Amino acid sequence: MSFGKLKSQRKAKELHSFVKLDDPHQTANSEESSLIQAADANTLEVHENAMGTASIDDSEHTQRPSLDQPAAKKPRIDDPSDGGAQQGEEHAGKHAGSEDHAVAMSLPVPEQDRARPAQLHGCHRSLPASLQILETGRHGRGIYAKSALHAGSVIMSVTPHVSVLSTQYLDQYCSACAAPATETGLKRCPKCKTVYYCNQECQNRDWAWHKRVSSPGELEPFGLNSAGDLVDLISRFTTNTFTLTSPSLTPIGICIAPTVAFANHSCDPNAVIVFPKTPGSPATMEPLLNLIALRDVPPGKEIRIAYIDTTLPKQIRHKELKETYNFTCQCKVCTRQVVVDPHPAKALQLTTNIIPILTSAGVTPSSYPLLAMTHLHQELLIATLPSSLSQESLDDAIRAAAKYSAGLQSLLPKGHPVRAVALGELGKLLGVDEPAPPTDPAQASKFPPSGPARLKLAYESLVRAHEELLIGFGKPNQGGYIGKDVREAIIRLERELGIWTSGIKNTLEDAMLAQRASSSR
Ligand SMILES: C[S@@+](CC[C@H](N)C(=O)[O-])C[C@H]1O[C@@H](n2cnc3c(N)ncnc32)[C@H](O)[C@@H]1O
Repeated sequence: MSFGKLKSQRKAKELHSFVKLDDPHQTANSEESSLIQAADANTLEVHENAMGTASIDDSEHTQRPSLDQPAAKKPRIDDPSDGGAQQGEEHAGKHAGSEDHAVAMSLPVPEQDRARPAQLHGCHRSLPASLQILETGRHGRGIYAKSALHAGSVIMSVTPHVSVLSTQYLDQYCSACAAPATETGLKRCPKCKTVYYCNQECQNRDWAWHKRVSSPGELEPFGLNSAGDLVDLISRFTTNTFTLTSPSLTPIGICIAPTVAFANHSCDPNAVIVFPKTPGSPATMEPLLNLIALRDVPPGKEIRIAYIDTTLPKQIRHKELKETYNFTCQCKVCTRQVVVDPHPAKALQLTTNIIPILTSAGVTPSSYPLLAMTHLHQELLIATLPSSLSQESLDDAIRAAAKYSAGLQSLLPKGHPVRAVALGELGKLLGVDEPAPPTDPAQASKFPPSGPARLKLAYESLVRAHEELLIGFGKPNQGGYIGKDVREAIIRLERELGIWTSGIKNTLEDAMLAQRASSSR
């Protein structure tokens, strides 16, 4: 799993509601602070949070309280990932205006891909000598290797200017150094009773920030008058924010490191961001963001990280990149001509194998993780439906949709939008024309049924879905966009069912006429 940038505003909303804001009347004390402002046109100023040595003011939270009781440690393990090679489109053009980044390339470089030195407000001075920031028309500014980098080398290592834990992890990780709770636990701030620290040293370090947080009045000078304003502000930072991860890659919060935020995206990245917590590294530097080379990077090549989970299928990757970062990735992986995207095909193989194992282990369809797995399986089956649809692939997708929908029905109340949408999806799948309905009666008795029974089930599912959509998305909204879509599907099916009914009627009438004719002979 690649953990690059924060994926969505949704995550920002889950963040610990305390945001570490500095005094709006002070000038930023680092080169990179001014860059945040330049990049996002915001008045927020951020300082290095490595040390809590700032003088204590006279606010009501001024007295640093002594620490509270330990919190329990609840460790979690997630998977790491890496990426493969990517060439060409990441290279700085050889016609670029600086001798620093001259790269020998055999093909002419389009104007928009020619790299030139970027305007940086002095930030580049904090870059290691092996790197430079260049700019192209297509990707804006990006980080380029000046000298050769080797797989596994630490390209950059910086303490983020700001790091904030997600609310759910506040009692499991230190709010200063992001270290996971040890056996002895973390100690709670007795004043706010919300954040936790490893020890007094971490609390002291965080104090310069922590003493300023939490009172809505203190946010007003920043133009933040409500929690909504705050969420908007955080959301505007989304494109320049990194997911803060534990050493085992659990996403535990977000952080801002403006220089690293110059790294552009590739679905086949040559670098990755981690917070490894090197044994022996000083806690005062933590959380320490490391940009690591995943493979050898020659001089002149751009350093690219993945903003999103690159194990996802291309359609989903592109949707996320467009929605969150407003660009369409044109890396080699995305532009490669493939009959079937290898990612969903591989994932489908896994879900196909894992679901029966979970089921035979007694995991019920509505319980975690089988329900989520069934939904993923359904999505993958739909994503990999062949262009010339086969009965088997369609029926597989219907079976997965039916299982997912049934699982949700036992968990969510009638009218819940998630349950309503799932039921609508099932109905629509059942309503798809059958490519090759089974002629064998044994086959026909299996789920999903075939012919008129299938259409009837589709119709019933859609009608139920529509009822629930009206609840979940609001009656005045007519169930929203999905409600309208389902309504149209219902009307189409009513017509088709009419044909089936009249077809059966005609057949019966024909049979009766034939019987009458034979008996009158
Ligand atoms: C965090 S910034 C990266 C630095 C940015 N290029 C700059 O000039 O400040 C993310 C933005 O860079 C651009 N970007 C990043 N990767 C890209 C890519 N592969 N293709 C096109 N644009 C990209 C997008 O505009 C995206 O919203």
